Amino acid sequence: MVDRIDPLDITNIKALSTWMKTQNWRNIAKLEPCRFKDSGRGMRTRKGLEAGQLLVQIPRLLLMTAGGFRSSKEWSWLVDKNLSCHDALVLYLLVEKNKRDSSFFHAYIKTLPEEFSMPTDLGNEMICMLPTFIAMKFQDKIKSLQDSFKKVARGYKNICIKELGFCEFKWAYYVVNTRAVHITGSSGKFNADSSDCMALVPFLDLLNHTHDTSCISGFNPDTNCYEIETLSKTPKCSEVFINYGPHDNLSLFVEYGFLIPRNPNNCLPLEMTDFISACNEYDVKLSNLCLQTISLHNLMKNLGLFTDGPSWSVKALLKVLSCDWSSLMRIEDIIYRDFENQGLTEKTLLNCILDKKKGEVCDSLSAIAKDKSCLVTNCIVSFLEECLSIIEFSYAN
Ligand SMILES: C[S@@+](CC[C@H](N)C(=O)[O-])C[C@H]1O[C@@H](n2cnc3c(N)ncnc32)[C@H](O)[C@@H]1O
Repeated sequence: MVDRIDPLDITNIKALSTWMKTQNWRNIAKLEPCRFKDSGRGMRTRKGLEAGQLLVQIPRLLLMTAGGFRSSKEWSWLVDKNLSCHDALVLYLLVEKNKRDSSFFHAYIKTLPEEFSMPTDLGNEMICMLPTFIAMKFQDKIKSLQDSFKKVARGYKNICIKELGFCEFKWAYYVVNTRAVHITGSSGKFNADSSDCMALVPFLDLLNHTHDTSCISGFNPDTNCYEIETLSKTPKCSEVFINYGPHDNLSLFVEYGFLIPRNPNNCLPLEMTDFISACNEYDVKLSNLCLQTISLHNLMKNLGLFTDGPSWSVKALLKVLSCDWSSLMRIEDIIYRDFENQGLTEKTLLNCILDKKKGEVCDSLSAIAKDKSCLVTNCIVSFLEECLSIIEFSYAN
């Protein structure tokens, strides 16, 4: 379903394409921005696309990287400041935006969204209504946003000789977080060698995500361009998607501010503490041998409920927790025992964990349903409903 794109966007995107053409860019896959009912502003193709075809080929000169600071007098000061590549790019974007139409990237900056609806903007009152596994993820992201603000604001004051407002900062942070690509693998620290490792890529960043497609992307030194090749077919006049990675909905929501309905990568994470409290509740004794085995075999990792039921680690951990450690057994005999033939204890422990998670999610749903006032809370409600169906499925599987 396609909608007309607003006139201001059309003007800005025409100006973007004119500017990019001056740097030898060509729209090789005949992509055009459109507004779609489900995914918002994205790209459609005016011709059918085959697997193996290039979607975009963006010349190096058009890539915005913090390496752009290289010719400035602040360069040596910046490389000493122990910034991350992410924060350095946020700072670079703010400095370029501040230059208005004298920035080389002015036409690009005009095409960026003016506002973002992100879960990190939720107040504490709302976060307290959420189940712990969601609240913790939001709080971690809020903390990294605030840490980043302190560092970027220091750099901004030094370069632009004025204070940076938190809202202005958040805009740039969200632009980089939701749109930047990684060019080369690096430690993530900004220094003279890694300054070009993250980039904002004009035009390419108008492509939306779906888990249903695959593509290959990266900088091609032979063409000196950042390229994306699609590995899927797209019919003429349909939306062209790329794949941002195998993200579950909680990660998509926290990092990009959106959800994919019926996302097959969905997962409800579990913690070791969920298992310990279920054991305490049912008086299951945890011997030293049992705890050592869990640690030795890394069974506290990858604990989660997926769309096809509990993860392998959850099943293995339940078996180890509920086996009789007084009679000597080989760990392989315990872990690889068929989960379907589980004993009463495993089933009891799993149901206890699921009941608790279900209770947390249901309490949160009824508290939030009273305040379905904005896009973010609507997304949270959809996400919680998906969590409920994952939990229900796990009871049976
Ligand atoms: C790289 S940008 C893609 C273009 C963006 N939609 C725009 O208007 O500029 C990434 C952002 O697009 C949105 N997005 C991407 N894929 C989406 C999808 N399948 N459904 C809804 N929103 C999506 C999210 O807001 C995400 O943070």
